[in-house]
Amino acid sequence: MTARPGYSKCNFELFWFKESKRLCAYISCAQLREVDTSKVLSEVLSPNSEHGHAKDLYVPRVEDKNRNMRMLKITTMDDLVKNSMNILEPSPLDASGNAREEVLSTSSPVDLFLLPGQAFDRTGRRLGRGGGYYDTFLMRYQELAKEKGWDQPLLVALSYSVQILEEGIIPVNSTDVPIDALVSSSGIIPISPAALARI
Ligand SMILES: Nc1nc2c(c(=O)[nH]1)N(C=O)[C@@H](CNc1ccc(C(=O)N[C@@H](CCC(=O)O)C(=O)O)cc1)CN2
Ligand SMILES: Nc1ncnc2c1ncn2[C@@H]1O[C@H](COP(=O)(O)OP(=O)(O)OP(=O)(O)O)[C@@H](O)[C@H]1O
Repeated sequence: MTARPGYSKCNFELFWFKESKRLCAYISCAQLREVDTSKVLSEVLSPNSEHGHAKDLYVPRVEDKNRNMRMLKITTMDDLVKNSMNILEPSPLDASGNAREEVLSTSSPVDLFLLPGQAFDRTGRRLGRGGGYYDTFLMRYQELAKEKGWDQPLLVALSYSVQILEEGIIPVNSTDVPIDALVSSSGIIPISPAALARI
C-alpha cells in the first residue's frame, strides 16, 4: 500500500470537515498503515491557516488496557508524545501544567469524528484493532449526547480503497458502533441517513 499524496487535500475539502467546529480525530501511525491525518490536523491547528483556530481538536489517549480512552484537546502537534505502542498521543497536562480539556467533560457537542480502522464495508461496519477503545468511547459519547439533547456527531472513517471489503465479511458484535460514512481516495460513501442528509 503506498501513501497517496494529496489524499488529505482533496478529501478534506469535504463539506462535513469544513462545517465542523469541534472534531475528534486519530493521529495516524505509519506502522499501522493508516490514512495520514497529520497534514489536515496541522492545518486545523495552524493559526495562519484558512481555518485558524476556528476548530477545536481532541485526540485519543489510551489510559489502560481496559478499553479506557480519553479524547484530549490539543492546540499544537507539539502537545503529542509517543506512547508504548509508538502512537503519538497528548500528555495529560499541557505546557502550563494544566489538565487538558477532555471531550466528555465539555459543554458543547462534537460535530465530527475521524476514525481509523483495519477494514470497513459499505454497510457501516468497522474493524478496529481489537482493543474496543473506539467502540467504548463512541458508546459513551453517544449516551452523553443523548442526555444533553445534542445532535449525534457524524462518524466518518478514513480508508484506503483496498480496506473496503465486501458486505458480510467483517464480523460484528453488539458493541460495535456503526460508522455514518467512509471516505477513501476513490470518494465518499455516505451510509447512514444522517450522512445522506448532511451531504
Ligand atoms: N492512530 C491510532 N490511534 C489509536 C488507535 C488506532 O487504531 N489508531 N486506537 C484504536 O483503538 C487506540 C489504540 N489502540 C491500539 C490497539 C492496538 C494497536 C496495535 O499496535 N496493534 C497491533 C497488534 C498488537 C499486538 O496484538 O501485539 C496491530 O494491529 O498490528 C495499536 C493501537 C487509540 N489510538
Ligand atoms: N461498549 C463496550 N462495552 C463493553 N465491552 C465492549 C464495548 N465495546 C467493545 N467491547 C469489547 O471490547 C473487545 C474488543 O472490541 P472490538 O473487537 O469491537 O474492538 P475494535 O472495534 O476492533 O477496537 P477499537 O474500537 O479500539 O478500534 C470485545 O471483547 C468487545 O466485546
